[in-house]
Amino acid sequence: MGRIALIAANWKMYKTPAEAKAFTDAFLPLVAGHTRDQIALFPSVTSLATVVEAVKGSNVAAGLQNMHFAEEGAYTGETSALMLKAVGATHTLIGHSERRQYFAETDEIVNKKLHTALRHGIVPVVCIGEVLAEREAGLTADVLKTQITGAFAGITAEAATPIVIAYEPVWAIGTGKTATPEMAVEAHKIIRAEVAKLLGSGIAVNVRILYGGSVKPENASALLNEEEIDGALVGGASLKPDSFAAIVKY
Ligand SMILES: O=C[C@H](O)COP(=O)(O)O
Repeated sequence: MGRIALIAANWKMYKTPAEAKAFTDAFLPLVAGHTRDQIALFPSVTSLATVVEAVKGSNVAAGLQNMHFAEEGAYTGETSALMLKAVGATHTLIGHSERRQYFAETDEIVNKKLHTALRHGIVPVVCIGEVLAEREAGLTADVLKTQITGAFAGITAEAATPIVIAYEPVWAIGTGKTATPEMAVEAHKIIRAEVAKLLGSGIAVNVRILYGGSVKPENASALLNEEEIDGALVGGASLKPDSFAAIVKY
């Protein structure tokens, strides 16, 4: 298909700047010269500048785990697109299930953030996925379609090119329960078809859809060798340089 995979590390609320630097010191040599896939690290806000500095000139990008939709303002604790860019970061996650679950992020907020990221030339990784009860009730396709439609409201095909989608079934996050490659492929096909409906087949064919949820060195190749799976968003197994490097080199 020609889509270049993106292998991304979501460090969540782990790693001080010193720990982030220790990671990049060990990790960069392990993936030096690796051009088959794109690689990105998503550290905490306080480690972002350290990571950006460390990966300068390398094949690894850096981004935030969350970004506010407003340009600036009285939003205590939040980080803006301009702040992200001023530090030299290039990517942001949007709508991670933990943001939805613990910080009440809705599809409407995700949509606003997506507009802001695209306006500022930031690569957005839009996270979607069903919870276990929804899967068990046979609602996975409906949930994914609703999340995609909500996230993409008002987004034009012209603006959509940089968008990356991450399919993360919530029941697979941090649980050790990985979706089988077949389950992931089925979900990715539903998502790609919905993108085609909203933005046309040109965008749908090229949009990268990552899988996330208990990706580890042991299961990475089975998932990532699927043509429908264009990369991975990795939590726990991205915290150690050798384990994340093994996933990158699946
Ligand atoms: O963003 C990453 C996902 O939440 C996956 O986390 P996990 O690899 O620890 O299951």
